Amino acid sequence: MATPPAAAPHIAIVYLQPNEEVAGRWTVLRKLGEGGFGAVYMVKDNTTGNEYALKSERTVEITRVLKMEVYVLAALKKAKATHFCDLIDSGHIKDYNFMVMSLVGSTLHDLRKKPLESSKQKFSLGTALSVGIKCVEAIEELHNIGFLHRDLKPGNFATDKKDVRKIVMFDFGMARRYVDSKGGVRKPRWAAGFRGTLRYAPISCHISRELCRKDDLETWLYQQIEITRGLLPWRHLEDKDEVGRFKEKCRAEENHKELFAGCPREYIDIMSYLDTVRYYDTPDYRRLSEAMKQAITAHNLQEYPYDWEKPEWQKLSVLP
Ligand SMILES: Nc1ncnc2c1ncn2[C@@H]1O[C@H](COP(=O)(O)OP(=O)(O)OP(=O)(O)O)[C@@H](O)[C@H]1O
Repeated sequence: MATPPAAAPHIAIVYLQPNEEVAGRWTVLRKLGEGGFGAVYMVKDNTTGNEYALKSERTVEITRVLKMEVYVLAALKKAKATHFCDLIDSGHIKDYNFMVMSLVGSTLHDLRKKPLESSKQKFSLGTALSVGIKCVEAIEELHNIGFLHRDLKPGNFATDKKDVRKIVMFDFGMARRYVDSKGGVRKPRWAAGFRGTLRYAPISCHISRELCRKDDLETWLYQQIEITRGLLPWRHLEDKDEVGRFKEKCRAEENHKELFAGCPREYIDIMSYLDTVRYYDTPDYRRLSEAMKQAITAHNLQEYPYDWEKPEWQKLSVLP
């Protein structure tokens, strides 16, 4: 399901076979997925029998995405962040680098495809709002360790394998440090290439502007609208400029309906607020969560159980 990021270079995937042993500790069980930057396998710890995910990348790749991912996950672990995979091991073997992390369950992308109302591809409002709050918490935790994600999308958030109410952010292949060694915000570059996924990219990305913390939140809002109403109005467009213009157009009050139909009015407030946040500003994450909680109360909604915990939904779905 992984959508290759728009700017992904061609990568030679590391192919590992079932039963192959890695670093004397891990046995490959099966491939879990393949993305723009490498392959991910389910592996077993030879000593404990516990299962994990192993991500691999050839050492010849000039992009060296895995090193960044290991760094980010290690920093998150040190900060005791709660919405991420646990980094278990990392290393280098033969001609590839690898890292081992805890397993995630289904992604929001996959879960959205299996709703109760199967033609609508959306979550119930209570689930959508509650999940949205957890995604904001994850974004804040990542920003707190000095990194932007820059490729948030429903395919990069998942439930925890063991706790279906826990939301985990993963895939830091596009992450970028936005703070300097003294803890200040780095100066923006004059121009930055397109990063991320067209559908969810913030407007700054369309105009080659350096991304900042607010941009991860703008992306989150597009994702939030999609899981709430089942679609984004520019979903069929493929031209970068056309999608950028569409996103701009939806800022005007007379076009709000096109983007926000079926969403709580708090989403419009959130967009208006985010549009005021500048490059160096620390966004008010709490304001977003409070607005979402306000929507839960105003609509008299229950957060739990999540849609995927409901018996009717489980009958429909094939969870991994
Ligand atoms: N911790 C994990 N547990 C289970 N599956 C995982 C885990 N990490 C990644 N995967 C699977 O591997 C796929 C690719 O992983 P990931 O998105 O991290 O790689 P990528 O090469 O950066 O992909 P993309 O091109 O989507 O950015 C995911 O879509 C998911 O199916």
